Amino acid sequence: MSSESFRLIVTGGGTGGHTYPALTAVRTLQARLAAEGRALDVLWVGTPEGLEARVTASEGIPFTTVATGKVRRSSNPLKLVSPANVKDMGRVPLGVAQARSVVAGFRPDVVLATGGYVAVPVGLAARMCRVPLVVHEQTVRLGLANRGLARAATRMALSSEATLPLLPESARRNAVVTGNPVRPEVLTGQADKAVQTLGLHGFDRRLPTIYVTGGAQGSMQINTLVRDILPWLLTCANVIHQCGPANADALRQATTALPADQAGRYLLTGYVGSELPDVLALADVVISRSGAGTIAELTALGKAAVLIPLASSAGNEQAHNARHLERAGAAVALAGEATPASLREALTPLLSDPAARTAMANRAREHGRPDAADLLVNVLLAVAAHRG
Ligand SMILES: CC(=O)N[C@H]1[C@@H](OP(=O)(O)OP(=O)(O)OC[C@H]2O[C@@H](n3ccc(=O)[nH]c3=O)[C@H](O)[C@@H]2O)O[C@H](CO)[C@@H](O)[C@@H]1O
Repeated sequence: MSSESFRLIVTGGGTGGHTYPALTAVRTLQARLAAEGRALDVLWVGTPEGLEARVTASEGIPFTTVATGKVRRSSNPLKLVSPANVKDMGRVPLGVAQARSVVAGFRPDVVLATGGYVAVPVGLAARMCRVPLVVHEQTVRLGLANRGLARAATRMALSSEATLPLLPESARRNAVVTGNPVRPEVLTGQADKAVQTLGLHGFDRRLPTIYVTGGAQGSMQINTLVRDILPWLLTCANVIHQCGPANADALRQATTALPADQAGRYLLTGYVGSELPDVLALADVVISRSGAGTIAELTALGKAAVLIPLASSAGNEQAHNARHLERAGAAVALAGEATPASLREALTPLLSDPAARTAMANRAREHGRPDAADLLVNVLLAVAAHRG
C-alpha cells in the first residue's frame, strides 16, 4: 500500500434497512481505495442485539458498542414519558461519552451514520470531536435518529429528492441525493443457481415464479394473505415464501395438505440468506412490504411487485414508498385493508400477462439507483479531502 490508510467510523443498524446500506458503503469504499493502492481502516459502532453485530462478525469488520437510548413510539404523547423511555433516555449521555472516547481514540477521517438509535451518540460525538459527519437517510421521510442529526451533519446523503423539502433549511444546503446503496451481489444473481442451491426441482419453469417476503422478521399479515390464496396461486405460479424465522413451523403445519405437484412448486423458508440475489433473479413477481431497502433492491433490479406496506412504519413511510411507485405504474400498492381477494386481483394480470409484468418491471427500473453506493463513497471522500 502506497500512502496512509483512510480511517472510517461507520455507525447504524438495528434492522437490515440501516445495516446493509452501511455495509455496502464500506465495501465500495474499500474497493475504491484498493484501486488507488490505499487501505481502509474501519470501525463499526453498533448495538450488541442489532443485525449489525452479526453482519460485522461474518464480514470480519471490527465492531464496538456504546450505550443507546431507544424511544418507544406511541400515538399517546403521555406514553412517551413511560418508565422504559425515561430510563433509556438516561442512557443517551453515557452513550455520547462512550462514543466520544471511541471517536477521539480512532481518529477517523470521516464518520458515516446510517440511522438507528446508535447513530445518535456517535454522530454527536463526531461533531464534538470536529470530525466530518455524513448522515445517510434511506427513506423519504427522515427517521427519528437522522432528524436529530440533520443539523450536526457535514453532509446529508438522501435516497430521494422528495426528502429535500422536509429538511431544516441549514441541512438542505448540505444535502446531496445519492440513492440508497444496494449490495452489489443483489444485482448479479442467477436464476438457475437458486434452483440448484434451494433444490427447486419441482418448480415448473414454464410458470412465473413469485417471491414473497415480509422483511427480515417476516410479516404475519402477508403470511396469512398468501396462505389463504395458496391453492389458487400454485395453479398458476411457483412460490418462494420467506415468512420470518419465528413463523416457519406454524405455517408449515398449515400447508401440509397441498397436493404433491403443488407442494413441489412451493418453498417455505424463514429467512433468505446468501441465496437472496439468486432468488430475486428467479422471481418474476414479488409480494413484499415496502421498506426502503427492499424497494431499493426491487427498483435497481426492475421487478414487478405487489406491495403491502407496514401500516405502523415511522411516519407511515412504507405506505408513502408504495404509493410513490404505484403512481408511476412501477408496482401495485395494497394500502389499507389488503384482503385475499384484493391480493388475488392484483396478481392476476401480472401472472397471466408476461407483457404486463415486463412493462411494470421496466417502469420500476426507472426508479432504481444502482450507482448509489458510488455516489455515497464520492461524498465520503470529498468530505474527508476537504478537511485536508
Ligand atoms: C419495521 C420497520 O421499521 N421497517 C423499517 C426498516 O425496514 P427493514 O429493515 O425491516 O426492511 P428493509 O426493506 O429496509 O430491508 C430489509 C433488508 O433485508 C433483506 N432481507 C429480508 C428478508 C430475508 O429473508 N433476507 C434478506 O436479506 C432485504 O433484501 C433487505 O435488504 O428500515 C427501513 C429503512 O430505514 C424502513 O424503510 C422500514 O420502514
